[in-house]
Amino acid sequence: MAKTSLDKSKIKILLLEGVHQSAVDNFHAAGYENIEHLPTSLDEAALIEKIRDVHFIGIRSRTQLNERVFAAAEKLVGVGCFCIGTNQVDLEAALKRGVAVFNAPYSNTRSVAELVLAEAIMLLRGIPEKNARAHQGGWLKSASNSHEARGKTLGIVGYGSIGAQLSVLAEALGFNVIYFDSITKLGMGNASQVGSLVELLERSDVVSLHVPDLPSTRWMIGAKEIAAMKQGAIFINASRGSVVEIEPLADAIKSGHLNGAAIDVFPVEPKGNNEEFESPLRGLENVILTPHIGGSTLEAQENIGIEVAEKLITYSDNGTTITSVNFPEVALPAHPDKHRLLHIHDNVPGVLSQINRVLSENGINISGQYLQTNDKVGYVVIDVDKAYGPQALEALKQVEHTLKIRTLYSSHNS
Ligand SMILES: NC(=O)C1=CN([C@@H]2O[C@H](COP(=O)(O)OP(=O)(O)OC[C@H]3O[C@@H](n4cnc5c(N)ncnc54)[C@H](O)[C@@H]3O)[C@@H](O)[C@H]2O)C=CC1
Ligand SMILES: O=C(O)CCC(=O)C(=O)O
Repeated sequence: MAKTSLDKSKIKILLLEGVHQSAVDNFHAAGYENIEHLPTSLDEAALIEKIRDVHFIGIRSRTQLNERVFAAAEKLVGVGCFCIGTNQVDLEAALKRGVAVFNAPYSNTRSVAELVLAEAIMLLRGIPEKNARAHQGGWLKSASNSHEARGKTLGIVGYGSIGAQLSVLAEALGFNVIYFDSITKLGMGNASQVGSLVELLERSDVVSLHVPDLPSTRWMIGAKEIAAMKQGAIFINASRGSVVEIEPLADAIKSGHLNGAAIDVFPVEPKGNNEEFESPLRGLENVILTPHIGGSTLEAQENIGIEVAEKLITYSDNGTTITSVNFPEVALPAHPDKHRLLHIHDNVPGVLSQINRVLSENGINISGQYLQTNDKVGYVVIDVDKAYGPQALEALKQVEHTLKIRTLYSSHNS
């Protein structure tokens, strides 16, 4: 029987936050059976307890993978964020332990763009308020504060995958689109880039945020920025709750400076569907509040499940790290007749020569070697004809600056 790196039945996979069944199906199809699939996130204490014997973990935006969690995750090899954002993961803490992190950068972008466009139209027509009144037996038939989207200016902050997709959909509907981004980008269609956030805020009838959570975007919209917006404008945030100060936003809605808002992400979000949602925006008229579901469509979740599971499976089976958000990216060929060593180390001079010395001292002939580094970490993959014996593996572990090693044995050689 061929010897494998680590029997797949021993590789434990923990999937949290109701990651789509398509991920589980993909893992099963690839021979991974030891999967725990939970519908919610776990608090830190429960996560620390559970993660100790986990090799791969899959999360969405809620689960916090911080330094303390990584410190307990002694067997962890890879993290899959079944979403776009990776701000819930301490990427440095993962990197310094040789844990590769992956996400799904595109699979839910269309879902977010569609929701935002729908909200922009609803808010321009004052529908949330009219709908609420009708449910209470009222009848708010009026054209006041009710506008067509055609000819209005949509200002997009962050012109990446979502912002650019929103731009195309919005323009098809008759919006004039302007955008602000920290880097210069070619606009889609007739959309044009503006030079400053303030200019965008001053010119837009609808402002929509699509930036990641970064130090530069933290609380980027506060009282001053809201005051710069047009009287009667609409404000939409489906990016991250850390980007907008909620109190001044609530004040601007109450005072009538803004005509409406749609908010999908909040500075503090409930841990699960059973926890009460608290926000100063609750109860305000013409405000759409959604529970961080911008990317939550069945189509997006199914695609994300497939995409991220495939990345984790490929990394587990073959060592490929293409599209990892924290690791040096290496695309590796199959290794049917070779044994493969994955060596992850601090990116300091001399490690590769130490590894090669160990191999030569143990009579191991290299048939293929792949190396990629980033500013912190080096990732070297070495294929050989002969299985690495325990002595060679121990010597490789002892190489100074080693963070993690894995061996993937050929399925054709013993
Ligand atoms: N509500 C939801 O369910 C979802 C929310 N998101 C959030 O949306 C964010 C954006 O997603 P994508 O468009 O895919 O990201 P992306 O990375 O493709 O685009 C982000 C854009 O923001 C720009 N940017 C970064 N810092 C900036 C700054 N300080 N000022 C102006 N522009 C800046 C970047 O240059 C880039 O063009 C994600 O990071 C995530 O946090 C994503 C998916 C679903
Ligand atoms: O689906 C989720 O849990 C989070 C979606 C999101 O915010 C993201 O993809 O960044």
